[in-house]
Amino acid sequence: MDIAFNSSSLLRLNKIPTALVFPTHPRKISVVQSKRFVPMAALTVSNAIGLSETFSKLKEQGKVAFIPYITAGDPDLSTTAEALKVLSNHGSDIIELGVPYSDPLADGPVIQAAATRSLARGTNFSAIISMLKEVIPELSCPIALFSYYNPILKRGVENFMMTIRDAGVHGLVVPDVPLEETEILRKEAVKYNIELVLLTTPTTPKDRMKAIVEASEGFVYLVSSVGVTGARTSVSDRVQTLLEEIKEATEKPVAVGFGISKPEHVKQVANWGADGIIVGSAMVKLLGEAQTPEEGLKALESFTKSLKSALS
Ligand SMILES: O=P(O)(O)OC[C@@H](O)[C@@H](O)c1c[nH]c2ccccc12
Repeated sequence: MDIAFNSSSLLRLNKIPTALVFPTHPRKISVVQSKRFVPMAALTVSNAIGLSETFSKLKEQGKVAFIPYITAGDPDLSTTAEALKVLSNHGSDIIELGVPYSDPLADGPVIQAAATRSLARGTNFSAIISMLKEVIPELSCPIALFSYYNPILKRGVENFMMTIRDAGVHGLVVPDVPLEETEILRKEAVKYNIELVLLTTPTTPKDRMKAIVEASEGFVYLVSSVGVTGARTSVSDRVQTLLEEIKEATEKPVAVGFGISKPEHVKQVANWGADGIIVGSAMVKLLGEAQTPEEGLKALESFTKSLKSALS
């Protein structure tokens, strides 16, 4: 049995030698060294820091976070594992990994099609978790899992949080839960050291936006435009005003997503003062449209490099 903790939860438990808490290399660790532990097979440790810590570090360096999104299991889970490594190795600061769902109401055609392909291949939550347990020790950036609420409810909120925490996941984005109903999610997320990211949109009234940013953990997700996910020709310049309004209300980092698909967009949104840039559909399309997984991974690598260099 594999058990995974991120470093901070290990610290909280305070039962593991420091050398194991701050590993220099990704690895599986046998727990038999620790007398206080009943010997278990292996402990998977994430080398990455959490979402808010990632933003603080970048802020000190005057940098904007690059946050790609991909759908798990498209074209298959072993390609997803490789894609996570490619994204991590080429400068991603956080990776948003989507759990495919049959009724993805906030997604446009590209991500919907990816979810459909993934589910048709038989991707399920347990397989995603097993894949993550293998790959997270090899990543240098944190994973924020993206899931609609239904798959979480199906598992039970607490069980879901415990499972993703054990796999080394640091954050969670749930797009379809209104603020009033996030209470249970937030409570369990805190318990398991998962940063629950909340979203605000151009149509969110100001008071509500304030309540959302207050409750959001890790960062605030500013949805750049109304509608569904998907590449757009330009990013609405309303984003600049929205960023200003959010920044008046909070010190928390703000990342912008929806429709960002080109180096010019990335530059533009960074110049407007965003702390992070999220790119989904454009990434998903490269993996989904490639003739082979290898080609998809190559395309993902060069696209990541081009977006990343727009931020430097
Ligand atoms: O695909 P886009 O337009 O680049 O948007 C980001 C995005 O994919 C990711 O954050 C996301 C995927 N599905 C969502 C549903 C709602 C909000 C956000 C998302």
